[in-house]
Amino acid sequence: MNGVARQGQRSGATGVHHQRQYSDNFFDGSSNGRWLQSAGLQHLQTSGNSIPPLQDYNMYGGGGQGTRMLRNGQRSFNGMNEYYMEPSTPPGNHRASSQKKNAEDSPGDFSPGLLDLHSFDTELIPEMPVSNVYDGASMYQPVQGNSFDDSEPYISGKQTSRARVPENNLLKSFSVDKEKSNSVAKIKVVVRKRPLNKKELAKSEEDIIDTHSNSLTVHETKLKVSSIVDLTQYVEKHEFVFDAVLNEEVTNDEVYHETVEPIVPIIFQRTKATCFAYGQTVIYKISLIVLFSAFLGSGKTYTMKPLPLKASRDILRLMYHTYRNQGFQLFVSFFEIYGGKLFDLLNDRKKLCMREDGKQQVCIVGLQEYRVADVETIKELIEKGSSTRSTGTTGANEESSRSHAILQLAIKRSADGNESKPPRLVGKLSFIDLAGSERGADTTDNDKQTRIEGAEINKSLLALKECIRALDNDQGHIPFRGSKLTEVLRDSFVGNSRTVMISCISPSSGSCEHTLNTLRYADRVKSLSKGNNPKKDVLSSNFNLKESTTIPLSSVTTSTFEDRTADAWPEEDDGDEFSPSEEYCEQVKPSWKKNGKMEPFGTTDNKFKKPNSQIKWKDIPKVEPKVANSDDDDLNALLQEEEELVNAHRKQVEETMNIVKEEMNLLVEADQPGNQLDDYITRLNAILSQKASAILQLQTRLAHFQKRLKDHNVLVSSAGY
Ligand SMILES: Nc1ncnc2c1ncn2[C@@H]1O[C@H](COP(=O)(O)OP(=O)(O)OP(=O)(O)O)[C@@H](O)[C@H]1O
Repeated sequence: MNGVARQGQRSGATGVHHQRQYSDNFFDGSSNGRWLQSAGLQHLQTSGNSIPPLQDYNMYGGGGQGTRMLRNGQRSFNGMNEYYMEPSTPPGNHRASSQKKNAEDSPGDFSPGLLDLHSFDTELIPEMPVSNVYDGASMYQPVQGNSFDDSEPYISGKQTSRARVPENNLLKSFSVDKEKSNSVAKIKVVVRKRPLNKKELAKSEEDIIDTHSNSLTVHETKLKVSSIVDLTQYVEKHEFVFDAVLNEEVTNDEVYHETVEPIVPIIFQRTKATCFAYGQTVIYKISLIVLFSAFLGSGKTYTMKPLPLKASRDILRLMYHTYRNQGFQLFVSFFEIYGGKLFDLLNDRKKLCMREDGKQQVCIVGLQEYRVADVETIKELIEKGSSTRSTGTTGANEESSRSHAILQLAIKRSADGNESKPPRLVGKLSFIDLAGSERGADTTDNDKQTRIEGAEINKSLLALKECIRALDNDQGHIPFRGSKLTEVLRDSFVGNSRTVMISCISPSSGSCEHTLNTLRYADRVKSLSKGNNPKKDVLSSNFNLKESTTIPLSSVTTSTFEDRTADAWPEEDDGDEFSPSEEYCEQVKPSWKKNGKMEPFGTTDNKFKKPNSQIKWKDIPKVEPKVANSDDDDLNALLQEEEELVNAHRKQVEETMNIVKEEMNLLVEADQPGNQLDDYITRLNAILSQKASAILQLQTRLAHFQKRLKDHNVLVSSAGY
């Protein structure tokens, strides 16, 4: 499936790239473009809840903004005439019960409020006949009217003969071997290369990426300046190895099969999984007259868009087949993080706030969560959220690539299978369409707002990387506070979790720098994780990362669902399930931690120890002044000053040595997973200021001494003034 179908050759000796054409380029057209299809939502009948009030959290109650949608023409279940799609109401919504009865009478009356990620919901949902479950066949048609015609992919009419993923692949494999699903790697890094599109081909841009099964090579063309008039082109090769590399022929079905499908079954076994796409975004530049796209997107949205639907389809299949009558319920929420703030994409982009309760559970106050029973409804919700995302701020399409969009599919179940009790979170699958990576790099833009956004994106991408690395290293401390994004995803980083990162790259020579940045980010996430070779960027193609990541990890729960249901539901879902042994923690501790806590960076008063420098007075070349026309007092004063200067110099050397030690400690810490970027920056700033101030002091003293020598007509043989 990873064979590259292309014509033409690359000359290895000279490094000259020949123009290549895709002779068999294929894409399945499923879900062309963004998550931005017309919303066109049909309204569904809502049902309310009967939930005990919880006044403390009823901050946003009574807003009357709740989305109530009524969709006609659906089947009847248990006396209900329609399917319903309802926001999970907050505890504290007193009107919930009456709303349930009078749902049709007061369509706009639903109050958003607190959504605890382990929220309560007492709705009963009818058993869904299997025949009604969406079959996935009609959803992924190409969308007409893509905003950017020029970015259409180059598509040949020919389809590959590669086998499609069988419709019931997941169900079959899951029924046959549940344990297999527990061998899903804790972190999986997959790269997807998109095809060159028409615009890139028209500009004669080349495909500079060769893919293999789990590795790829980027051929970067560089210029060597041989002489003033002679610029020689050469090609630098960058090789990377990941868990899987998906080339331009790979369909969205296959992407799903490789990434999310394996983790769907374990969501039912109390796993929190996160899937995110990372890569270059489209960048717009303004020329004198037109706004044009200088770089095209790498395919994040194209890749991410179909995944939640495909996952929902499989989740519902499991709910209605394997776990039939076991009381599982599926909930959807969709929100975005823009400029460090949260907005509900399923509730008119209402601003949300995040809270941590006493048990350190993250609550997104006001977020609406919809209980869903069919894929069609989920599709509508996604479309609604996507259109809200893209038009929510300035209406510019571009805005969407500056925000992180998070779509969550939560599986809940009532305690003891009794649906009259509030359901508790069992597992969760979060899909994140990350802001474009080079939005973060664009911090040199003139626009202050863009720079602020860029800094925020940088912060969240760094924090995300650190959390994933800490996660894979079984690090006790997960630095989720590093950014809003990671804070929100906190419960996805504790306990039994899985992460799939899909790095999307453009094949085009014009995007080479961005592509390398994306791959280095992915490589950093992957290569520093547990059990992997810490070598980065250029890896031996013999080194197969896949082997190291498909081994079941000790943290993977081995008990089956039946095992779990035999237990009473514990009060807490998170954190307590995975606790590495003390012995293990000791082993993975960096050595400086084992030997005790690193000393805090102190003040200059107490941090410098007694001089133990090997530098002796006689080692320092002593300046022999040639004195002329000066009396003894002047001479003594000068000698005194000289001594003071040399002493100050010695002290400064000693301080420098201590500072260097501090710096080395800081660097060691910075390389550890879980380091706090803020702390690193603060301490580095303090160190640099201290060095700068010490140098300045010495320079001032030296200048003063030089002036004194000059004033006294003292000639110093080695002085260069
Ligand atoms: N694997 C692929 N096969 C075919 N076409 C693709 C593929 N990946 C992306 N495309 C096309 O490339 C264009 C850019 O993709 P997409 O919008 O997903 O990029 P993006 O990274 O999400 O950009 P942005 O951050 O600006 O939203 C779209 O027209 C999309 O249809």
